[in-house]
Amino acid sequence: MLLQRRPRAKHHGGLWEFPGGKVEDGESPAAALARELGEELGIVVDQADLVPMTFAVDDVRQGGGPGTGQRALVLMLYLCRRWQGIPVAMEGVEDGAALEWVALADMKEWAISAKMPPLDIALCITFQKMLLA
Ligand SMILES: Nc1nc2c([nH]c(=O)n2[C@@H]2O[C@H](COP(=O)(O)OP(=O)(O)OP(=O)(O)O)[C@@H](O)[C@H]2O)c(=O)[nH]1
Repeated sequence: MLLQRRPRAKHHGGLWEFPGGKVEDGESPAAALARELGEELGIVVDQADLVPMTFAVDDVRQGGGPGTGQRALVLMLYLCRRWQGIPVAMEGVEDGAALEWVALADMKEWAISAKMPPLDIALCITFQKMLLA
């Protein structure tokens, strides 16, 4: 599994997450992921090679609720086993961004000991359970 460390200056700065990002208006989730992987890792991914795995939801975000403009956050995890190019951190390297390959068997320990945002921890644990159960 490839994890990336967020630049220090960003929300959740310095924490390790799955590469990806927000879906833009008019975009499908798979198209958004393929675009983000190009921008963040410099690789070319065919949407047909993105397989949906699981998701994690934060529906009680701090300060959220009706009238606050805060919406629920859903993180979708896709498996990608084929791409063109070699992943490198393309953005925010001067501010601490980095990449690390982690073995599936080590993901749970990584989620607990390394610093990850809450939904990425949930994705790690669920995904490892799905594949190793
Ligand atoms: N990966 C992750 N992101 C989370 C969690 N909770 C949460 O509020 N977020 C926020 O959700 C957003 C994820 O989108 P992103 O990766 O495209 O964010 P970004 O700051 O790089 O934005 P940008 O690429 O639009 O500049 C970030 O603002 C991030 O801080 C979480 O548990 N995991």
